[in-house]
Amino acid sequence: MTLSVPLTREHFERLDRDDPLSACRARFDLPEGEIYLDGNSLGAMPAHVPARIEKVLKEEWAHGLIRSWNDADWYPAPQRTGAKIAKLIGAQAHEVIVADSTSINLFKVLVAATRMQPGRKVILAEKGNFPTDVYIAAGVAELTGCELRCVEPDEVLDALNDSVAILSLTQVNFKSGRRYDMAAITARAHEVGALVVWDLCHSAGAMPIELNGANADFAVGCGYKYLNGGPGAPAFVFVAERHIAHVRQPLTGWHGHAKPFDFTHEYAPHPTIDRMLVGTAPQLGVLALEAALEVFEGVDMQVLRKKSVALCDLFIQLCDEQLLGLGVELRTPRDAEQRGSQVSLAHAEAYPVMQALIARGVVGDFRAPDILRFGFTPLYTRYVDVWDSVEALREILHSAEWNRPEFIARKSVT
Ligand SMILES: Cc1ncc(COP(=O)(O)O)c(C=O)c1O
Ligand SMILES: Nc1c(O)cccc1C(=O)C[C@H](N)C(=O)O
Repeated sequence: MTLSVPLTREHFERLDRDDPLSACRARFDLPEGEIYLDGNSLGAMPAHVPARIEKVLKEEWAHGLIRSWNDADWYPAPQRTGAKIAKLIGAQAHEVIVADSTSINLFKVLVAATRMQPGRKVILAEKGNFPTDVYIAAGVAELTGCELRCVEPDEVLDALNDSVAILSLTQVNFKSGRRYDMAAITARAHEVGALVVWDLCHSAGAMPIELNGANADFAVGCGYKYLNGGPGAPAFVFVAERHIAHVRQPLTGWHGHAKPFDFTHEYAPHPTIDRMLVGTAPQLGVLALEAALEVFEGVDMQVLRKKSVALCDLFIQLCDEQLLGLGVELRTPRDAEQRGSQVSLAHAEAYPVMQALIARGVVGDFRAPDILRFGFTPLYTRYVDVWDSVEALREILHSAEWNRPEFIARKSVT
């Protein structure tokens, strides 16, 4: 019989010394003395972004003025940035473009996909998804005369049949961290003639994704989580090459027009992925996101995933060892194949516990009603952060440090 040896902090220090990604942390401007485990809600700031944005503001905007749309290459930034994201999600450069928010892109692709499925009247979606996905699908169903059918994640495969026009899923669930098998589900959906829309908000930049490898139809995702584009960064949209010419998205703004600067009266969609655009891009946001993506240069996404799995596995192992009998329950799958890059724990007093953790400089987040959520971002999370955060959590639970009025009063909105 082999006995597992309890882990020590030295073990984690050694892992950091041997970590092939350890140098990437210096690419970010992170507060000293804090452990940031919330990059799945708002990614950390890449250190070089302020200088880029300062140049955009002080040179390109202030002095280049209107000329900068051309001279500073502002105009093609959504396509350029989309091409950079394409590399991270297993797509071709011309299949991805940056535009709008995830919610709006979801609306555009859901309507477009529904229009490609005449005669089918069901939008199949999942219970427990991030609310905007369900709200938008409900809005699209109402608008297109479809029925929105929401099933439990385990029931998705069984619910697929030849009445389903669209299957709309989020690859990694925001609360549980549970991950779907994109290739298997897409294949099954295609067998019954359904199209699939994947929301990659909690997976893009956190793991290798193979959209074309999975034969995916459409995908959307946000720029401000693992892509580190900053608060409210613009989102991205993917349309498989085979669908681009057939996509009729409903928000027919001038930037999606074949010839926007001809200023014609009739709308004609652009022949390329540009047809997914609506109006003028939020240029500062696009340029910040484009710059932020440089932190992925030279990063092998398989190596990144290996570290993500190790961080999550170790966090779970430490929770098992250190938090026994302290009222904590694991809500993320133990099997790495079935999860993203986060670990969620349930605790009856999750809100004040998270406030107490944040007061100690361990920043994760709370998700109602009882989830403590910890996001692991392999480019800047260190192995010792795993040790130190579980240690802080153990002390807080053991001493009931969370049971103070300042932690119990609900103040934050996030
Ligand atoms: C799965 C998922 N979809 C969409 C969003 C957000 O969309 P938006 O950027 O439009 O607010 C989030 C998080 O905010 C999310 O977790
Ligand atoms: N988009 C957010 C926002 O505007 C404010 C606060 C948080 C967010 C988030 O991204 C939440 C996130 N999608 C989540 O998984 O909970």
